[in-house]
Amino acid sequence: MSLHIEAEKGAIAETILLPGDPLRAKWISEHYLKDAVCFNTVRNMFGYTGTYNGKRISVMGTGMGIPSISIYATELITDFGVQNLIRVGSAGSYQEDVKIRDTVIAMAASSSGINKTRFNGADYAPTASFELFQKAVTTANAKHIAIKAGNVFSSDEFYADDFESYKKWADFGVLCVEMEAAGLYTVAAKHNVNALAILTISDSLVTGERTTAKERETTFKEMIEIALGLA
Ligand SMILES: O=P(O)(O)O[C@H]1O[C@H](CO)[C@@H](O)[C@H]1O
Ligand SMILES: O=c1cc[nH]c(=O)[nH]1
Repeated sequence: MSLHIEAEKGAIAETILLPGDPLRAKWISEHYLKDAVCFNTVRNMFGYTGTYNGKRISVMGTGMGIPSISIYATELITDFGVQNLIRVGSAGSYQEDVKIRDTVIAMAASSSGINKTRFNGADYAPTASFELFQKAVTTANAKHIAIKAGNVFSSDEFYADDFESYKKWADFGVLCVEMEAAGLYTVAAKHNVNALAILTISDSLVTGERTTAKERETTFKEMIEIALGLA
């Protein structure tokens, strides 16, 4: 048991899927896991452990933003021995050729806030686990799922004061925006474990298209199937 996770020792698998939305965690558990058992309800941040294709795997919500995912990732690693942390999240596209429902794997994650403080104003470059990245690409290819991979922006705000500010990131090749990957990659690096963020495009800042809240909670099948293949 840790401060924010009530699970018993051993109740969480070495590999965990981490959606921001705890209801997406519940949905993934109900639709993909066999013999799933709920290990956390603290703050309604639902977490489950079951099996997928005979392999033990967990799934749990992280909440929104770097501070929230950093709390859960730290406790999962230090109190429960989790080794592979795989974010499965939604993201907003910054590029014309990154379209709604596309799957994006974050090779690196830029950020605006917490790492500047952590590294005394210098720029740390949070990067994906090469091992998980390579495995995810292999899994996607085997399942004939098209992916895009590159730099993403882990923003500290969902509603930017200046909407046009995204264009600067877009000009430098950043594929999309979400709010957690940079925090997850940094915490994983500190504790020498593996992390990867697989994202589905739910909105486009370029075209203004968006998916519904229900779709964000319950779909994104391709991203989830790649992530489950990493167990
Ligand atoms: O769909 P999730 O995983 O929550 O991810 C994205 O959605 C939230 C904003 O709506 C932020 O957490 C962002 O990173
Ligand atoms: O536009 C978006 C969509 C999902 N998540 C974000 O952080 N931004």
